[in-house]
Amino acid sequence: MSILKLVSSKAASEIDKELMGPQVGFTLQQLMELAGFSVAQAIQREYPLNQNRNKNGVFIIVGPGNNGGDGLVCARHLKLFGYNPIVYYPVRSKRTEFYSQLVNQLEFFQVPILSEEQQNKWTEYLEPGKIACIVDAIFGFSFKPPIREPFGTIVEELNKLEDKIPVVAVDIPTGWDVDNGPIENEPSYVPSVLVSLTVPKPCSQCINPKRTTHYVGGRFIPRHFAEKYGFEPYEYKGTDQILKF
Ligand SMILES: NC(=O)C1=CN([C@@H]2O[C@H](COP(=O)(O)OP(=O)(O)OC[C@H]3O[C@@H](n4cnc5c(N)ncnc54)[C@H](O)[C@@H]3O)[C@@H](O)[C@H]2O)[C@@H](O)CC1
Ligand SMILES: [K+]
Repeated sequence: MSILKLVSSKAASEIDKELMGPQVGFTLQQLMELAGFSVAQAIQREYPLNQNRNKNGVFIIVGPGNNGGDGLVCARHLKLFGYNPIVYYPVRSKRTEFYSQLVNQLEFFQVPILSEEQQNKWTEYLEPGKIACIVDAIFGFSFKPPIREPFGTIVEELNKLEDKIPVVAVDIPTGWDVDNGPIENEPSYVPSVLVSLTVPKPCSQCINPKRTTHYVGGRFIPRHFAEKYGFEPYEYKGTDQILKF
């Protein structure tokens, strides 16, 4: 248990820039690896491997930005943990070559990525007995409403699936305003798990703890840096990459 501290979407983006700026010098690849690894760890904690291997499917929906990159990394770690991840990546990023390298790694790990033909019937892969959870790695703190297609339809489907298959939201539940939460007359859904990265964003205050389990992950900042941005660092236990609120 730890006290919830928040940063705005603007501050989250400033933190990101400073960590990857010339003085600190992290690369996006380093941070994304730790972010995706922490999401995989939260999934393992919430949905431990079933002895029946057919029940260990995880369906990962990947968006075009860095939130999507976290999803690609998470898929690889889940495979190493013994899950059967399936990746749905409808709009592939051309921002950097790094994303195609992550895709190559998934192919190397024999993680299936839906082909264009398979994408047309993506909901058919969501068999409640076989899929332990869905991962929403569509949009993170750079989402600006209104949501564009195909993602609006995807979020509407997640809404319909709420009581059937749990959804794990990476950093932000897609469709929610980063600072204000669900938006009236815009598609949204309620996640079963939210994994906030580095520090929760204000929309996390809109979750109902009875419906959504909240973790923080992305354990990569020292105390003085957290304090500079106005929050205490989280008291992660041992080698854990995640902390449950
Ligand atoms: N410091 C951290 O905490 C780190 C954060 N990372 C991840 O990076 C995320 C932020 O990544 P980005 O800044 O790339 O942004 P996002 O991944 O949130 O989204 C950017 C993409 O979404 C598209 N988009 C935005 N609004 C849209 C709309 N209304 N309809 C359709 N498309 C829309 C943009 O065109 C862009 O392609 C974080 O939320 C987190 O998941 C990690 O990868 C690295 C470390
Ligand atoms: K998300």
